[in-house]
Amino acid sequence: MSISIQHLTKSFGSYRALDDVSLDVPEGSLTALLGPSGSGKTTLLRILAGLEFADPGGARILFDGVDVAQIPAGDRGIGFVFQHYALFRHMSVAENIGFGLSVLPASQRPPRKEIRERALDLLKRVKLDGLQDRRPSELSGGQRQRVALARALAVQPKVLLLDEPFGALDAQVRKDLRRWLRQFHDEIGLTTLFVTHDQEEALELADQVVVMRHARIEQSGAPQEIYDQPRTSFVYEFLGEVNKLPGDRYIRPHEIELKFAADEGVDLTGRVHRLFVAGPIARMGILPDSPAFQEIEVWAPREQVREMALTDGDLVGLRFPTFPRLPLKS
Ligand SMILES: Nc1ncnc2c1ncn2[C@@H]1O[C@H](COP(=O)(O)OP(=O)(O)OP(=O)(O)O)[C@@H](O)[C@H]1O
Repeated sequence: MSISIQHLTKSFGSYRALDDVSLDVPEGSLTALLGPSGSGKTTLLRILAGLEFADPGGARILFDGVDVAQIPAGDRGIGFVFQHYALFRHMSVAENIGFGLSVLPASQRPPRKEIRERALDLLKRVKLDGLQDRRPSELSGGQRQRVALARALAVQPKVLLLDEPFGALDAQVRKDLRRWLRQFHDEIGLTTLFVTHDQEEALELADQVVVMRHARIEQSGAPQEIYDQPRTSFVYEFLGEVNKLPGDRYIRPHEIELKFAADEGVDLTGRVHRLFVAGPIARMGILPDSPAFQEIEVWAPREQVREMALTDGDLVGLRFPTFPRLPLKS
């Protein structure tokens, strides 16, 4: 199902949590709402789900072209997964997954046996076969989130909304689940929106990244487009480490060429400090000789750093690429 949000504003008292937000979510896409705490991501998700309502006025929310303003949450065809698993503790995994089906009105409710079969099938899909009779307390955090996802899918939603689904998990589990979710999404092709404040997660997972700030959409587009052509300094800084040079010029640590101080084409010299080489990329700060510059973060291939035999305190040269997209709006 495609989603079109038009001129959506939401206030809590005098506070504006969303300010004239418009966004198109193509059918079958995986869209990330990315932004700092308080930027309005969850509010947007809750309004789509029908758990919250936009301010009266010109706002429109269209699901496949149909205005859903008057459609209650339960009838919107939405599956929702929250950061905290919110599984029912006293129910088995299979009962949790089948819950949405078991509370349907009698006329729509499948027989018990079928509910269990559907739950088992979904468990397979989320790669948790065999765990149907466990309680949530007997699962890891990552497994619980996959159960929560299976539960959201049980009612065959047309849209999946995920609110920081991996937020409470540790870094490695998060990474694994992220890849799993991408693959899972490619298999089932369900229109999905997920909220995150982790730029790496958004860039790696999504087809479309929507950067939010102060109740508005700052920029949206494909991950590479957002990363390579940020329209504002906020987007630039939010999407990854960046150096701010004199004249409001921005440059990412990996875009700077590291050279010997006496090499040709050096724009700036400085001393290495905080050299860190545990990983494929060597990271370091350069303390520039020119007082016009602040410390500059530089990332270079580890091999190069080894060949140059660099250590803290060494004098090096930096070469900046040309700056095609600057200065930016703030
Ligand atoms: N029910 C509410 N009543 C009053 N203010 C609210 C309510 N819900 C959200 N807000 C405010 O609206 C703003 C946006 O909140 P929202 O939860 O959408 O942000 P977010 O981007 O999802 O942040 P986070 O990443 O911290 O979850 C916040 O300042 C929040 O305090």
